[in-house]
Amino acid sequence: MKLHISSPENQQIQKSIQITGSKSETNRLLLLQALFPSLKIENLSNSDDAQVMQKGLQVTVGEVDIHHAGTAMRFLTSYFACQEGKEVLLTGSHRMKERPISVLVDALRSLGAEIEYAENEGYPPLKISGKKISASKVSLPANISSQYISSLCLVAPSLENGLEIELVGKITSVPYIKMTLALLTEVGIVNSFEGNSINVSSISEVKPSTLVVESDWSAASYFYSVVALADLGTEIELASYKQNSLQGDSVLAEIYKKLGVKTTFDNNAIRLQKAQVVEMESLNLDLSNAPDIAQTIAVTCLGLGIGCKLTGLHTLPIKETDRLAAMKTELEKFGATVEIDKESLTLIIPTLSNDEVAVDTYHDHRMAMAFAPLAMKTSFYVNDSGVVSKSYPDFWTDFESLGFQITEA
Ligand SMILES: O=C(O)C1=C[C@@H](OP(=O)(O)O)[C@@H](O)[C@H](O)C1
Ligand SMILES: C=C(OP(=O)(O)O)C(=O)O
Repeated sequence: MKLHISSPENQQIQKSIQITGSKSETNRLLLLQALFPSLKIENLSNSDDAQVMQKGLQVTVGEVDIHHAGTAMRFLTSYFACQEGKEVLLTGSHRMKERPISVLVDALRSLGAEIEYAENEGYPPLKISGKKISASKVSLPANISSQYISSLCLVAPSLENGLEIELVGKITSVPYIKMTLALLTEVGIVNSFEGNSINVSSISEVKPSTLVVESDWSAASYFYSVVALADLGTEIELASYKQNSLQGDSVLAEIYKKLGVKTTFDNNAIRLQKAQVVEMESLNLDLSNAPDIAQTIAVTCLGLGIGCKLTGLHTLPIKETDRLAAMKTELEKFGATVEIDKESLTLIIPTLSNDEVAVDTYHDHRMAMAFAPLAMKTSFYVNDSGVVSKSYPDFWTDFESLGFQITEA
């Protein structure tokens, strides 16, 4: 559906919103629950990605279609490879068939797994015949996607001898690996991560416990952007968040401080306040630890009329779309000048035109949600707005509750 969005009449917003659970934490915990059924999970993400994960885990034989969900694709590859007797064809959307998976398949094959490429070498769909895995040492490149590493860590406790993982090259998206290991620790699985080596011990049962998923910090980024672009006095409260988050995107609090937003932790909520007018000319950030908030930050900078140089973005070309190319095209529709290379995006001239442009979303939830806050400054159209359901199905409802005027176009 194509939407037309324009700013709230009152640009001094006051609102509280309950955000859905983190999709990253949810998909890890769902896998752990499948291995250890005594675990209970609360505040699950209501995203499409969590739903396909949940459904996929129930399949024993046949096709598992995880649509656009990168975590489900990567985590279920290891899960099915280690489940003796299960035989599946693990497939996904057209885009998923372009997202590389050979690093993980090679690692699992070296452990004795039986996985074949059903279409193109190196890419989904995968034909997986589950095997009992006894080998306990594996080595893999760590610079392409941390999801391959998290995937191995998640199944490791169910393997006969646990797993020792050697990471080769520069490790990317590190907080996501740490999140995986922290969740293992929370359920009582012994593990360590030192230098380029991860160790996860085997365990046959875990103590029954209930894990509460923290709300999604990547989803919070869109509200940080709204507050940064709103009038002084704006205040949005988001629940349920913790000061000691497992999510790397909680770095938003620090980053948006530079963009005029003050964060206060209050019980289980964060209060975002527009505290000052930003006067800097350009923002330089390395986002290799928080790639999912790059789009939000670039759009905030455009709205504030400041430049930015965002680096560490080498993983963006293999996400839901080539996010570097997509961002350049869409930011330039608003009159900005943008340069990209293999790992960075530079917003050189942050000019914002008032032409009513239509933002394309490229089957990427974050393209739609990252641009939405720009309506504080200029109204525009968003094509294929339903893409948001990948991580945040209630996004447009929550966004409208802030006073934004949204109509079907
Ligand atoms: O493990 C995870 O939950 C994720 C890891 C990151 O991917 P990469 O490690 O491929 O950068 C991130 O972009 C993705 O949205 C979720
Ligand atoms: C990259 C993302 O997801 P995934 O890789 O799990 O599809 C994302 O949500 O921004």
